[in-house]
Formats: sequence, structure tokens, C-alpha cells
Amino acid sequence: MNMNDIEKNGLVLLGCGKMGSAMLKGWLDGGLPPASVWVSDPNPSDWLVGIKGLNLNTDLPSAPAVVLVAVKPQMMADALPTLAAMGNGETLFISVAAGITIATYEELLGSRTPIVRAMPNTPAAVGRGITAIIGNGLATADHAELAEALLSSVGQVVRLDSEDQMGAVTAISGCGPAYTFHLIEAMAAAGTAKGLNPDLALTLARATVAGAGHLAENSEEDPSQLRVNVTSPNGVTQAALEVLMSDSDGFPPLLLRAVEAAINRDRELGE
Ligand SMILES: NC(=O)c1ccc[n+]([C@@H]2O[C@H](COP(=O)([O-])OP(=O)(O)OC[C@H]3O[C@@H](n4cnc5c(N)ncnc54)[C@H](O)[C@@H]3O)[C@@H](O)[C@H]2O)c1
Ligand code: PRO
Repeated sequence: MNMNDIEKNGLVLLGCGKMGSAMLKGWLDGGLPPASVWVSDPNPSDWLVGIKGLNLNTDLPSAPAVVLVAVKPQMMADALPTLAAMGNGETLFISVAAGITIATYEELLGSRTPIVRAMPNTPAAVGRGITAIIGNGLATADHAELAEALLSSVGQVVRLDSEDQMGAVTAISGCGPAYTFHLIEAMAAAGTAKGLNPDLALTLARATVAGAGHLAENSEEDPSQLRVNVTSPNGVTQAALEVLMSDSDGFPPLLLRAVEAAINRDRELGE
């Protein structure tokens, strides 16, 4: 199964806010015709309303290739039963919601429903996302391929061995863009605090994070060597890294605490 099946039988997107829009933008930019997509969202954005040919809040096809669920975890119990008639059939359900387990989808949609739980991230909007996926017992190799085809059109896809990994995945790559944007904000604020014009500080911070990310992704050297390459012995970077890399109050223990908080919240949302 591939994107042709989606083009032919349709994709229903339930919920099209920040994450749904990021993926939809990536799919449309990648050539998926708007006429193959049905979006159901009670508060569509101006961007959605403006997409010519898109099926927005109209009757849904009875057996689309894929239903992609992108409503908030808290809305799931209200939103999903409206699509229960598509459960227990050939339609593949893919959910990107944090926390909600495959067992919950099976309860809401029927235990014979093929389901893939996925965790994407918002760089999907520019084709640079990464999505982790895991299917239920009903999701065949064909279904997994279909999910992978859809999600790889907006970035990389990795397959998980176990649903138990999803909390940590969410905390790293699902939420990670927010940590990175905050790093840009914090670098810009520090530059401003040290006398730079705020616009200049933001330009420096944004380009540095983007350039370093690109280098980390494209270099044959691993991130620790790339860090060493910036760090002259007893130089300026070393002075900064002695603060940032402190085992007691540096970046590693702080990030670990943040990731643990995210994993705990992910677990709570699934309860
Ligand atoms: N934003 C991210 O970076 C991100 C990353 C990975 C996963 N997710 C997951 O994606 C899901 C959506 O998150 P978001 O950030 O896009 O939230 P959002 O609030 O921006 O979007 C949710 C959308 O669902 C719509 N909605 C509400 N009730 C509905 C209903 N009954 N039927 C159809 N649509 C309905 C809302 O109008 C809204 O547009 C969440 O489950 C979240 O865990 C988000
Ligand atoms: N955004 C969602 C949240 O904050 C899930 C991962 C990224 O809950």
C-alpha cells in the first residue's frame, strides 16, 4: 500500500490544528491532491478554509484508506465515536495523540480495527519531521507500509518495538522542537542581556541553532566530536561548557528532569 491508495480511497483528518496542519501542509506540498483529503474540524483555520478542492466539514467517505486522528487527547472520547462506523474494517486508523494507548482506540473503535499509534513533530510542515510508529495486532505489514508512506512524505519514520517506548519518544522528538525553540529564545535573551540589539541577538541565535542542526545531521562526525571541534582548549567555548555541562546543575540533569516531567504527563493523559 502506498500514497496511491490514499489518493484513490481518501484520507480523513480528524482535527486539524497545529499538528494536523503541519502534516497536511507537508502532504499537499508533496503532491497529495486536496480532493483526496476530508478534514473534520469544528474550528477550521483561515488557511484550511482557503485550500481549494479540500473536503472541509462535508460528508465523509464510508471506507477511506486512512483516518488520521489529530485531536487533543482530552477530546478523544468525544471525537472518536463519530467515526466508529469506520472501525473493524479495512480503514487504517493512525493517531498522533500523546498518551492515548492502542487499547483505548480498540475500545472506542472496535477490537478488529487496524490501528497505528504515531508520534510526529511539527517540522513535518517543512518536510523535516520525524515520526515514530507502532501498530496493533490487526495492523498488517501493508498497513505499516501505508502509515510509513504517508508519514515519510513529511520527514523520517522510525518503527518502535514496543508501545512502552512511546512516552520517551514523545518526550524527546514530539516535544523536542519546543525545547529547541526555547534554546533559541534563551540564547537570544542572553545576547540581549549582554548588550546586543534584540533583532541581532535573535538572528544570531536562530541561524546558529539551524546551522548546527544541519551540520549535526549531515556531518560524518558525531555531535560530541562536533562540539569538540568548536572548543579550543582553555578557550572561550570551554568556559561556557564548564557551566552547561555540569553534572550537578548543567544542561544534562536539567533536560533529564524535563523529559521525566513530559513522560509523567504523557502517562497521565493516557489514564
Ligand atoms: N503540536 C505538536 O507539536 C504535536 C506533536 C505530536 C503530537 N501532537 C498531538 O496532536 C494532537 C493535536 O495537537 P495540536 O497541537 O494540533 O492541538 P490543536 O488544539 O492545535 O488542534 C486540535 C484540533 O482539533 C479540533 N477539534 C476539537 N474537537 C474536535 C472534534 N470533536 N472533531 C474534530 N476536530 C476537533 C480543534 O478545533 C483543533 O483545531 C494532540 O493529540 C497532540 O498530542 C501534537
Ligand atoms: N505536543 C503535544 C503536547 O504537548 C504532544 C507532543 C508535542 O502534549
